[in-house]
Amino acid sequence: MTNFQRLAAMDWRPFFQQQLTIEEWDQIIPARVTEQHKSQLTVATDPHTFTLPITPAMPPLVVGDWILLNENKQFVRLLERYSCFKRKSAGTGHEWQLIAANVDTAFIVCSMNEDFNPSRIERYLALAQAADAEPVVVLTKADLTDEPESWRDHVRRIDKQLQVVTVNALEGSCMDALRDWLTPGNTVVMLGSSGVGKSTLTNTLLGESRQSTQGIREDDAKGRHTTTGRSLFPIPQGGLILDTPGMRELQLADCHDGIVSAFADIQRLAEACRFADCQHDQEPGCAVQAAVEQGSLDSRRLSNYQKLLREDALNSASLAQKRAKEKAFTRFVNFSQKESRKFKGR
Ligand SMILES: Nc1nc2c(ncn2[C@@H]2O[C@H](COP(=O)(O)OP(=O)(O)OP(=O)(O)O)[C@@H](O)[C@H]2O)c(=O)[nH]1
Ligand SMILES: [Zn+2]
Repeated sequence: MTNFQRLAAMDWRPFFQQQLTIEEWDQIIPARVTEQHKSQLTVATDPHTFTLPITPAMPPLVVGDWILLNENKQFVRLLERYSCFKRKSAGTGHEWQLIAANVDTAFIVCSMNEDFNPSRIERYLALAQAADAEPVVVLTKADLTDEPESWRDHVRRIDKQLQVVTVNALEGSCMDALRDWLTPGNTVVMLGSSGVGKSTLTNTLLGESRQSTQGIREDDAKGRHTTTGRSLFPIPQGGLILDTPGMRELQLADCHDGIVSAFADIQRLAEACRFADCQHDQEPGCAVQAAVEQGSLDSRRLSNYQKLLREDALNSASLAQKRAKEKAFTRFVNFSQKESRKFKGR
């Protein structure tokens, strides 16, 4: 029988335990997905880690998921997630791509150099809010700047309440700066563009080189996207960290509420607009535009908010259309099968 207490180190919690039926309590093996490959997953159970082939009967799974296996280590079912990061697939695909599941904290990693981009941070913030994860902005490459405080100010200009930490990802001292979130039973996902130092930070926190970094993999011609897969690692002093490859294109979809939460200041201002459906463009009596004119709201921030809302609406509509088409197709297949059975039975 599974030792549920030992599973707590992998962030097993009452939320999952409550989903088990009485029969499952004795018979099943709970497992957490820790790595994802094309045709197989790596899963961690009490006490072993092993690979599990992906079969067509499985729903789409992602690193961080909790699944149930039978005594033959075969997939039985996926447990409900308490949080899920997803994006619209890159390119023209009308598909979801799952990024991570059952995550408590999102480290939004950016480097303190010319790659720093407040609009990109806002995009990740909307994603974290949509997934109900606590966002923390982690500014890397502190050793390469004389003015870490001014970079912090750049982040505070986005939102005064944001938690910001500056680190040198190459040094063990970053562990102290991030200690509040590296606690037993807390799962942290690293988000950020390629080259900002996610894998370097992961390796430093693990105390060993588990993820290849751009510095190490010099054969990577373009020096981009060094991290090829997603992996969940337990941190020696508690907590788990999930490294993700840098996302060149992070398209939001079904994130409306996340965007609204990430731009709560604009939402508050909008309450004073003359029209309830004000788009904050040219309308008379717009309190948001008034704030831009007074200098209390950055016009970049307003444009980004409007851009993300437009993008989200467009992507959500195209994904909804695809879902509706798939549903209609399934109905058609079911109907045809039923008719053919009727015909054969005659
Ligand atoms: N000096 C300094 N270099 C850093 C720091 N963090 C990362 N680097 C370097 O920046 C380069 C890119 O770091 P990675 O950890 O590979 O970046 P990544 O975000 O994981 O990139 P992808 O895997 O492509 O998503 C490497 O050469 C690191 O050594 C830091 O805090 N200080
Ligand atoms: Zn307005």
